[in-house]
Amino acid sequence: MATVKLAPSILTADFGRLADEVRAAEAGGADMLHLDVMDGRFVPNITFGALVVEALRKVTSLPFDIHLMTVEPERLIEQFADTADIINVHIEVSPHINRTIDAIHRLGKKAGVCINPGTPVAAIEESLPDVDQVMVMTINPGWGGQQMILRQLEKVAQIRRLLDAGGFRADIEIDGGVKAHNAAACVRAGATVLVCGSSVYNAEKSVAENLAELRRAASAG
Ligand SMILES: O=C(CO)[C@H](O)[C@H](O)COP(=O)(O)O
Repeated sequence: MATVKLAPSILTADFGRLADEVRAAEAGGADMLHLDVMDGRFVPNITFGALVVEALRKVTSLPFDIHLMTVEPERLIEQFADTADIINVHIEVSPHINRTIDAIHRLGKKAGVCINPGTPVAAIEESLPDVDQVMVMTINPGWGGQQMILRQLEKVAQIRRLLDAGGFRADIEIDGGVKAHNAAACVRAGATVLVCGSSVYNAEKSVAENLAELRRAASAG
């Protein structure tokens, strides 16, 4: 089995020291950085946009996994053309998902489709041959630090079966409530990328210690 990738989400980092927090993730062995762009409409919260992502691009060489939690995400993707490695858009706000995936690919970026807890797998089934990543939200998006909705792991397993049956190679990324105690279950369900916010950025241990603990836990899956 391929090694699972850890993607710290800076949503729960100290926004006053973002550059240091990002460097800590890189030094601590993160595989990529997860960046949550929220617009206050698709989700209640507002975070940051392309300008902040551009500033962070200068402080790390980690791949950037951009999670657009915005309405009309297709209007924003070009703004991340110089910074993103993967651009993820939500199916719930993408009526023309094939066109959006094509537009992301035309920028030379990997494309991901995200699915909320209340959305059935059928909504993304047609996109599975085209995407590089499927992001399964295991919380209702908007804030870090929420508890994982464990039932969503059944959805992960269902998507894994569909990908394997079709011979499609997309990663499955789990976003929301990933902790050391549930990381192995995420991997067993079929995840290949784990977003980790409050399990990495918290006051209890260093970013490096938290990443090492998550890595050990995930490899038991
Ligand atoms: O998309 C998100 C919230 O909408 C975040 O990426 C996610 O919540 C990470 O934080 P945590 O690991 O603490 O749940």
